[in-house]
Amino acid sequence: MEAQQTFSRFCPRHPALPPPSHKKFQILPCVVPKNLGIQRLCCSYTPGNKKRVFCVSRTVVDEANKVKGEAATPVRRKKLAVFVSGGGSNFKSIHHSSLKGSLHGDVLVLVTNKPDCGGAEYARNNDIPVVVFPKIKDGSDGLSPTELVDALRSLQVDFILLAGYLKLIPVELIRAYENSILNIHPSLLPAFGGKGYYGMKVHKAVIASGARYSGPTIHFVDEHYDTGRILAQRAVPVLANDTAEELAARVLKEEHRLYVGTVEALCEERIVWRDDGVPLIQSKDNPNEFS
Ligand SMILES: Nc1nc2c(c(=O)[nH]1)N[C@@H](CN(C=O)c1ccc(C(=O)N[C@@H](CCC(=O)O)C(=O)O)cc1)CN2
Ligand SMILES: NCC(=O)N[C@@H]1O[C@H](COP(=O)([O-])[O-])[C@@H](O)[C@H]1O
Repeated sequence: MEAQQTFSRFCPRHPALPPPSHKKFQILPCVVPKNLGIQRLCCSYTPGNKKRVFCVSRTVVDEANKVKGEAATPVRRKKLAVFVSGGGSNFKSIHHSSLKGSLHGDVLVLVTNKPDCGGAEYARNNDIPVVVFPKIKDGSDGLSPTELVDALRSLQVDFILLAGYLKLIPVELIRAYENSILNIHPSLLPAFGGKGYYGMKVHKAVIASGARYSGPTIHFVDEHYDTGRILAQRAVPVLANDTAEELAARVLKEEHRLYVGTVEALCEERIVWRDDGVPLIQSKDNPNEFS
């Protein structure tokens, strides 16, 4: 009902949306999804293919408010948890963007299975609390899955970002943070993903396969390794004489750009879900453009 009321208030006469007579799109009310942190207020579909429903997010509502002379709805700053197992260069890129102000979120906690890794050291040097997960064998250190969920909830973490984390995220965390956990993988999934595909193993496999392109994939996390919904990818050339290290460096540079841009969209609530379950990123500059 709420979606209908909201929808009827904004969409049919909203100037930023294709006019109802627009041949390509017709405006349809859509159900506002639960707890995705995204307001979906207006949807449109290509006639004859009802499956492809595109929804626009609160940006359209803000435009509507502007037209009516009302202030835009301020987007709440998001609370982030980052999970690492190694050097943490993606974590550092995200943290730098948060400090710079381009990323509308704060890293509240660093979670790692390797408390001595470079990412954990950077966190301690920047006053970011470090939590060990999973428990270290025979050690007192570390949380159980339930303890980790409780800790993240008590910090009111909105999103979890995996960045070179090499352990399987348990189903307790997946259920507690549905559609709110992202991972970055250093190949163009679904190729070269799954158990055993991490770090240099991925780049060695790409080169051995003769693939001419590789690149980072950012996806939502489900119970299995690398099978969640793909949100963003960038293609990177594989050169004939590339070593795995050279390819890794080229892909990593693109990872930093892609992860920061994707998390910026996440924090600004510019992620929308197509009716067939594919997540899209809404352009910051043009609310009618999605990628
Ligand atoms: N539930 C999920 N957990 C994790 C995912 C995911 O998609 N769903 N992504 C991984 C990250 N990852 C690829 O992006 C990945 C990491 C590790 C492995 C792997 O094979 N790990 C080895 C153990 C390695 C080690 O302990 O040094 C293994 O499980 O045998 C594959 C893919 C993070 N978690
Ligand atoms: N399958 C998971 C995986 O291989 N992740 C990869 O680990 C590296 C972590 O680098 P970082 O610690 O410098 O961010 C990154 O290349 C990331 O894509």
